[in-house]
Amino acid sequence: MDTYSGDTHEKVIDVAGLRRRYDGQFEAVRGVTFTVARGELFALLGTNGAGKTSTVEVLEGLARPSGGQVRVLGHDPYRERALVRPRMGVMLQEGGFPSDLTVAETARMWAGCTTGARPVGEALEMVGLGTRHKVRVKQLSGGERRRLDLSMALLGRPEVLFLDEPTTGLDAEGRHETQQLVRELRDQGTTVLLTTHYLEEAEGLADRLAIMRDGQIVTTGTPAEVTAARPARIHFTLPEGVTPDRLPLSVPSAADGRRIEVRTDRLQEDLLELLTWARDRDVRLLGLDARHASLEEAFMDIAKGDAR
Ligand SMILES: Nc1ncnc2c1ncn2[C@@H]1O[C@H](COP(=O)(O)OP(=O)(O)OP(=O)(O)O)[C@@H](O)[C@H]1O
Repeated sequence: MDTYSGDTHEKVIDVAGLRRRYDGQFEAVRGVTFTVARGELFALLGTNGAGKTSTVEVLEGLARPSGGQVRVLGHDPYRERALVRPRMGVMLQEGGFPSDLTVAETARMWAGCTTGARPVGEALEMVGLGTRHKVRVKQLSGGERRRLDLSMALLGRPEVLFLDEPTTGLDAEGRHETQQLVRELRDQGTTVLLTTHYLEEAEGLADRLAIMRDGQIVTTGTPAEVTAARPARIHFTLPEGVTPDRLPLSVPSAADGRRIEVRTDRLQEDLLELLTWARDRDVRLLGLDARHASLEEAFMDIAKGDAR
C-alpha cells in the first residue's frame, strides 16, 4: 500500500533493514530499522562516521539503498521522488548556494523551484534573517549561512523536515533560537528527523532518538528510556585520613585519590547505605553529587562499545 490514512500514528518515516554500500565495497549502513510517527521529532545520533548522513541521504531520496526498505510519506523516496520531494524540507550539512547572490535573490530563486512556497520574507523572518536580505551569501557568517539553509528547507511548508546538524556553527543564542523554531514546527505538526552532535540538544528536543555505531542502531527510545538504561553516578571526595578501602563494600566505586565515583543501578539504596555509613562514622562527603546518567554519559558509554 502506498498511501497512509493521515491519523496521528501514521508512520511518516518507515525504515526496515536499510543497508547502504558505497561503490559495491564499504557498507556504511548495515541493517537499520526505525519509524517516525507524524508530528514526532526523532534524533539520529552517533560518532563521526557512524552512518547518520548515509542513512538520511537515502530517506531524502538522494541515494538508493543497497538493501532493505524505506518509505517516506508512504512512498519510496528514490523511485517516487517527484511525489515525495514537494512535501519534504531538506537541510543538508552544506547548503551550497551561489555565493554571489544576495539572501533575497537566493530565497526568490529557491521559491521559484518550490511548490506552495511561503512568502520569501516570512521564511527569512522565521530564522532571524529578515534584516539581512540585501547581503550577499558570501558575506554571511557561518552561522547565518546555516540559518539560510534552514530557511530554504522551510520555504515549502514541509510535512517532513530533515535537518542534518542544523545548529553546527551557531553561537549559543543562535542555537537556542533554532532549537526553539524546530520545537515550534514540531508542535505545529511537522515531522522532524534531526542529526546532531549536541547531546543536550537531542535530550531537550527529541521525542525519541537512536544512537548509531558502525552503521547500526545500538540503542533507541525516548531520551529518558535511553538514559534510564545506564548506571546513575554518585561523586564525592573523602576527607583527609579516610581511605577508599573503608567505604561500604557493597557500594561499587572507583577511586582517583580521594575522589570517588560510584556507578550504580540502585541509586537510592546505594546512596542511603553510603550516607548511613558516613553519618555513623562522622565522615563528611565533600562535593557530594548524585544523579541519573545524562544522555552525554550514555552516549560516551555506547561510543566506547558498551551497548546495553
Ligand atoms: N561517498 C562515499 N564513499 C565511500 N565511503 C563513504 C562515502 N561517504 C561516506 N562514506 C563513509 O561511510 C561512513 C559513514 O559516513 P557518514 O557520513 O554517513 O557518517 P556520519 O554518521 O554522518 O558522520 P558525521 O557525524 O561525521 O557526519 C564513514 O566511514 C564514511 O567514511
